[in-house]
Amino acid sequence: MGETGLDLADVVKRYGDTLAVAGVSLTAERGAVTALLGPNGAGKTTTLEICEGFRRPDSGRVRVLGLDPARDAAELRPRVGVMPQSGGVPSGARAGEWLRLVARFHAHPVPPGALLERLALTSCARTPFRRLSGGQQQRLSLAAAVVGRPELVFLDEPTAGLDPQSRHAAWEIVRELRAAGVAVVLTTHYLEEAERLADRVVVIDRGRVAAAGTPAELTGSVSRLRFSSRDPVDLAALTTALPAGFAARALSGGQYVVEAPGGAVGPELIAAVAAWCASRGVLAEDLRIGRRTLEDAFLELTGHELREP
Ligand SMILES: Nc1ncnc2c1ncn2[C@@H]1O[C@H](COP(=O)(O)OP(=O)(O)OP(=O)(O)O)[C@@H](O)[C@H]1O
Repeated sequence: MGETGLDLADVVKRYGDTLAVAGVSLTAERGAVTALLGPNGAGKTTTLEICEGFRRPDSGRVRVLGLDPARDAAELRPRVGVMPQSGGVPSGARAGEWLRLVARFHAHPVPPGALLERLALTSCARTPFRRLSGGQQQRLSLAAAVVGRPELVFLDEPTAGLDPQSRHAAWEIVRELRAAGVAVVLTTHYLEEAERLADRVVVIDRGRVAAAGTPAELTGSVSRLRFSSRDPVDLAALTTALPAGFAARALSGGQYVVEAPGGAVGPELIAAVAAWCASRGVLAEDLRIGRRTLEDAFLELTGHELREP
């Protein structure tokens, strides 16, 4: 029981000319939520599929609960829960029947009826998977991943497209899994979700680990001032009006940020920004001070531009 949930070293996977995973090393502990973040096409799903034993890496070492997912698939199957991005449920399977079927493969499953109830699926228990709404399909797929009381779960975008109530229900399940000592490995594009839910975050970009750490480690402790403006802001002019070391730069969507490497935001910075804005007739809206968010850190690591892989 003591071994690490997941341990990858130098994993590489190509699809023809596409280097989807370019030497990924990462670990995920038991009793912790590890979030894999990255732009579309970064290699997250491929990495998960290798861990799940659905794909073989070209090279590198993969250990899931101390075992090799390719060689020890039969031993791992009852111990690992998987929620694939595509749902993983046959289109004609009825929700309740499918969950009961999956439960039968496990020695001590969570009672399927209770799980259906919990995820608000009782009323559609007789509905075939393809007729469920997108959110219901997601919830059923999550239920199927956890019904067997796994030691490790892989959840590929478990909350994509869920309404706020369903998302909270999914978070609660993830937190309970963590409290029960399960290694939870998930992907998400909701960075606020990762910041709130994950103990550790691994940012994957172009098939490589761009950064890894706790959300607090990635966001850092240095505060910054931000504001938005409908009017254009002359960044060079603003920067000259700031206390030494501070600089202003633009984010997307008319947002601006003022910070100094290692410098703390103090009252004199706020006064300087406000005075400069007043002198230029710029109305600074949503002016606030705080640490950078995980989304800030993510965009700084992976770039602001939408791009081809
Ligand atoms: N079966 C496949 N055949 C060929 N190329 C593939 C295949 N699966 C994935 N790719 C390519 O590998 C790269 C990584 O894809 P992957 O699905 O792992 O990314 P991802 O990070 O999960 O993206 P998303 O956030 O969009 O789900 C992409 O360039 C993708 O086009």
